[in-house]
Amino acid sequence: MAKTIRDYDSVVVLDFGSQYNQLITRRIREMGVYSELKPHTITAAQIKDMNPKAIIFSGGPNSVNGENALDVDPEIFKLGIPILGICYGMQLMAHDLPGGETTTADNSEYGQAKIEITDKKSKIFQDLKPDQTVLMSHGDFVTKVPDGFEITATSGSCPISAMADPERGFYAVQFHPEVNLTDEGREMLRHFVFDIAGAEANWSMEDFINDAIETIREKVGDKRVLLGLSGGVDSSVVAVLLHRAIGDQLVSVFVDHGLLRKDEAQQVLHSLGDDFGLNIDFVDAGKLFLGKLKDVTDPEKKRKIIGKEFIDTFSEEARKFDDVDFLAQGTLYTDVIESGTDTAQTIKSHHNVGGLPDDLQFKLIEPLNKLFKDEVRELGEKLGMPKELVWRQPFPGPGLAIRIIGEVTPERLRMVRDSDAILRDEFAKAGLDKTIWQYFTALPGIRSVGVMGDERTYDEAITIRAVTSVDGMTAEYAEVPWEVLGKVSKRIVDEVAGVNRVLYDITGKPPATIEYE
Ligand SMILES: Nc1ncnc2c1ncn2[C@@H]1O[C@H](COP(=O)(O)OP(=O)(O)OP(=O)(O)O)[C@@H](O)[C@H]1O
Ligand SMILES: O=c1[nH]c(=O)c2[nH+]cn([C@@H]3O[C@H](COP(=O)(O)O)[C@@H](O)[C@H]3O)c2[nH]1
Ligand SMILES: NC(=O)CC[C@H](N)C(=O)O
Ligand SMILES: [Mg+2]
Repeated sequence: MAKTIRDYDSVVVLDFGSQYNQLITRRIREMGVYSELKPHTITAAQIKDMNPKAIIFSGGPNSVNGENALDVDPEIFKLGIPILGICYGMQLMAHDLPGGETTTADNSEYGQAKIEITDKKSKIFQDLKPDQTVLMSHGDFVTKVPDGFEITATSGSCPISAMADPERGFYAVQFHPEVNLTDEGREMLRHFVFDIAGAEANWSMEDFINDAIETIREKVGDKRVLLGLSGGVDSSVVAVLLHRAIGDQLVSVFVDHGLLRKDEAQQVLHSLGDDFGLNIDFVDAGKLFLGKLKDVTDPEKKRKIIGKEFIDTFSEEARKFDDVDFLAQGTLYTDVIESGTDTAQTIKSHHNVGGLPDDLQFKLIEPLNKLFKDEVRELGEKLGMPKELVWRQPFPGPGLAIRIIGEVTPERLRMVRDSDAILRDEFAKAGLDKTIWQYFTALPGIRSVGVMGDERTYDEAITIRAVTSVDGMTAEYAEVPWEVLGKVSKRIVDEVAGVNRVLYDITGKPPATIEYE
């Protein structure tokens, strides 16, 4: 039997819709303590049944005083289990517990801020610096602590920056300890999990592998599983997991949708097929996808069309067998949260999540859908996969289509594809492929005037995008030496017909996203 949350010391995180909520669970898993995200509608009885050591309330976009406030079962406060409220979670504690109050202030506070720890003996802050730099991101404030609570940290703009009632094991912080922008946030979470909740670190990535394999076996039985295999990190890791779990019942399908990078199809078939020994079913569907994308310019429409075409292609392949009940994908948590959930807004519909048709014929197997990219890489290494594969830069399922603003035409595809090949070549020569997380070119759809060989041109621009990141949730633009950028720019204009200008994109995520659509 696959193990469950009950078999480990665990922390249950309740989801109030923050983009960072799963980041809280992974910070805790990093400490060797199992953690899962659960809907805020979970009942106290259900939580009791999971027997967690602690509960965390996440942040969220709503106001506890607003019409769309998200609530919790009040019985949760009576379980005798320590609770940490973060941002919305703290405001909710003040709102729900007697004596407390949360108010909407005149000014919101977004960004890093300095706070002062006023209760240095508070277990959550023990041994930490008295002045902390933290990430604040809120419009509501706790204005009265509930009965039994003390203020434990303060700042000019947020007098109740943290509060605690150690007797009941209730702790709350207005800032976000889970993000890297809070200097000693990890330490605070460690104190909560180990010193306050008394958890033991008895979970590891090996447990994840064993549990995933067991779960897959139990779910699949003797049926076949069709895996969408792209040659990327995520689906390759899923391929190895599935192969370990069900051997030959795995059917791997690689779709060339005509939106791949230069030479990508051959490289994938070679590295995963010939070198890695996977049996790959190759489908050349370029004409079909490009036909459906004709005249389409809206980013979300493009994504939905591509998502549906992928599924249609998989269904067609499944017909070659009579017992394919399952579709496996390398979906990560990032894909899930950005596609929107009951509580989180849709930023973009990832083809493999928000792009799926409503009447999907397959049951899904997505063993990585709670993990972040860097965790998947760790998993790939634990599974003994080659470093070149595990550390490949991500490439989105909708491919070059979401790097072309406006219509996808063969001509415009050629421009992004050829310029991207030049960029990759020059970055590799300069050794930047080892340090930059993801880089590519895009066609922003701007035409501008140029002069080439004394002739006026009115051609397309290409932008270069290069970012550093850990998990794709946030990113910073990479500082690429001018010399390399200059070389790339010159080669693109010289070698890619129809392009007369090259731009370098210097925005982070947020406020931009990594891809263009
Ligand atoms: N060309 C393709 N053929 C078949 N399946 C695909 C293809 N592109 C994407 N998929 C499916 O969609 C999933 C999500 O794509 P995504 O790009 O996020 O993951 P990946 O390609 O496996 O890894 P990476 O993020 O490293 O590119 C993949 O894991 C895979 O299951
Ligand atoms: O499989 C995918 N299907 C998609 O629809 C998709 N959109 C973005 N990405 C990749 O996800 C990471 C975050 O991208 P964004 O900052 O653009 O949202 C980046 O690494 C992107 O390349 C996708 N991957
Ligand atoms: N990040 C948060 O959890 C914000 C909570 C609440 N929506 C506020 O603005 O104060
Ligand atoms: Mg990919």
